[in-house]
Amino acid sequence: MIAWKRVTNTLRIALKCRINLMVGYSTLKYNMTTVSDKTMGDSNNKRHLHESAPNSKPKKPKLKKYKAKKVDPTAPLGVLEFEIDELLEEHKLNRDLVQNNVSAILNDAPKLNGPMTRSYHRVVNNVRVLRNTSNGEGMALIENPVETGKKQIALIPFGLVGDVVNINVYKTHPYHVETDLLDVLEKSPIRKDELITCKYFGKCSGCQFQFLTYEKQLESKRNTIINAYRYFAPRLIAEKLVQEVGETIGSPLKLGYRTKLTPHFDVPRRKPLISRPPLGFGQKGKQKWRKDNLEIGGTGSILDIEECPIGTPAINMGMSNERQKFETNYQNYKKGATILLRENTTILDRSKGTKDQLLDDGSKNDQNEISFVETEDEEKNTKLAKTCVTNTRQIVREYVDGYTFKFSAGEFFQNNNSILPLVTKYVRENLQIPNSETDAPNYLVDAYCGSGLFSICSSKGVAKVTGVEISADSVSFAEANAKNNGVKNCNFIVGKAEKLFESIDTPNDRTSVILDPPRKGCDELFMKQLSEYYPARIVYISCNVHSQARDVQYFLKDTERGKNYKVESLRGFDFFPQTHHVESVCVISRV
Ligand SMILES: C[S@@+](CC[C@H](N)C(=O)[O-])C[C@H]1O[C@@H](n2cnc3c(N)ncnc32)[C@H](O)[C@@H]1O
Repeated sequence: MIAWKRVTNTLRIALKCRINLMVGYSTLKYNMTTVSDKTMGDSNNKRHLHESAPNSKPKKPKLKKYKAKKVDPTAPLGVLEFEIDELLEEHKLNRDLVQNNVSAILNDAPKLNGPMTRSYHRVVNNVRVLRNTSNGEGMALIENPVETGKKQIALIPFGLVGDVVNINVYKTHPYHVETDLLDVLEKSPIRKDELITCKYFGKCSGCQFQFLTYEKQLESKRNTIINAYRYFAPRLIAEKLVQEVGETIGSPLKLGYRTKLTPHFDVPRRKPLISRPPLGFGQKGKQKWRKDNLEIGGTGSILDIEECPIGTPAINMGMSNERQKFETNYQNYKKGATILLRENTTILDRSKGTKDQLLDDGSKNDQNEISFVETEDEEKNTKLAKTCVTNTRQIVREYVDGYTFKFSAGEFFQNNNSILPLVTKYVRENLQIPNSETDAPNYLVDAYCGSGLFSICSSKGVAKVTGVEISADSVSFAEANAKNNGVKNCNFIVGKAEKLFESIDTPNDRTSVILDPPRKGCDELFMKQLSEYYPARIVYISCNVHSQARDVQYFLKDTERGKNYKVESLRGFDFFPQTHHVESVCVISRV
């Protein structure tokens, strides 16, 4: 027994020496394949020596392979590929010249702090930001640290085109590296740090644009739309079928507009909670550039957030109440969770006390009273009370264009009430079929109708509206909303959008269609059937302009009747000020 122990100890020492030697060798040589093969081989052999029978041959070590995840090209990582290619073209480089040896890092030993990892993951100073991605991150070219003559593409959160910065590279992908912004040495002419209103900005993953003037924010969103059509609808651009992208329409409220927030917290597995975990939003890397907020919100992956300036006052009240509650009940949680904060609006009778009119449940303060904020709708001379709902099943109310909408707090509804009257008016006007014969009725189809927002707001002046929606719950609300608002010409179908074409009976020449799909966009089957139906006009609203551009190109170029249509107008609406997100509205009409 003692003898065997001695043998294993000798082997262990010998092995340790060899690993050290290999590490030294790899640091000096910088030959990534060789280095990773050998270092990995040794660490694996160590395992074999213990596990294998004395006479069996050591197995050939298995190298870890980088497995690229399949991404939807219209999702942020897919869009990044286009942005990388464009940057390379501008700088006369090709993909080979910016490729990182990811497998060398994967097979580095020791895993987290091996020589290869240390070479790649380092601080780089004096980096000029060359452009911004549609996600708002800066893009720069830096030297490859292990292969002379090669470069790397660095993504720099909170870096602005024209900034000169210091960064820390902490994650490597085949064609880009992720970094943290450490210092801004030279400011971009568009950087206006004095505009930052939030103490968490620069750490929180929610906002990217607080240091831009609002004009610049809108301009940046217009560029995102222009680029999205260049990337995903190149044939439309080449044939000049998309002529111009209009100015982005701003949000009346630039802060305090978000009617829904979802702070969350994590609970470590199998460890009792000894203190309250941070409750808030995800931290974007580990920034150091804002020296005044380094400690604020903590350093974990979730920031502890007390207040969010883009949330409405009622939502922030709810956040404060729920945080207080969490202070005393966090130990009841075995797993992490998300807290829903959704604004609820009550129209008040001025002759009665506000508290007596709050019919629905809402987030309560430490006196066990529902917190509320009173506001005035000056246009309609109405007094409103805003409360915050936390139960996903509770019914909440919003007022848009003089209509009341009820829906389950956990279901989809647009998150910026202040911009909705502008959007619904724009949609309504663009659905109008021109040159209508005086008495001929017009019709409307609302695909992906949710709880009936666009159907109801566009129902005046048309004979019939047909809405289709996959969520049966939302359809029940759409029906109830139409009824409660005295709208009699709407009917709603539960099912996938294409189900519409089974039952549609309105004359296509007199029918306009609203499309407002989820981020992934419409599918080809739906687009084909839409083209066969051949409506007079289409207004396509989207929170992902990249999938919208793809769908619009498919519709115009690849469906049978697509050639009979043109893009009449295209522009963004700023549903989400201070963030990189943009809502895009594309109006398609017959040629
Ligand atoms: C972006 S929301 C728009 C809702 C509505 N237009 C509004 O503004 O409130 C997209 C809606 O499409 C619905 N949806 C998702 N996939 C669908 C499908 N294949 N067919 C029909 N509706 C779908 C979702 O349930 C969601 O309500």
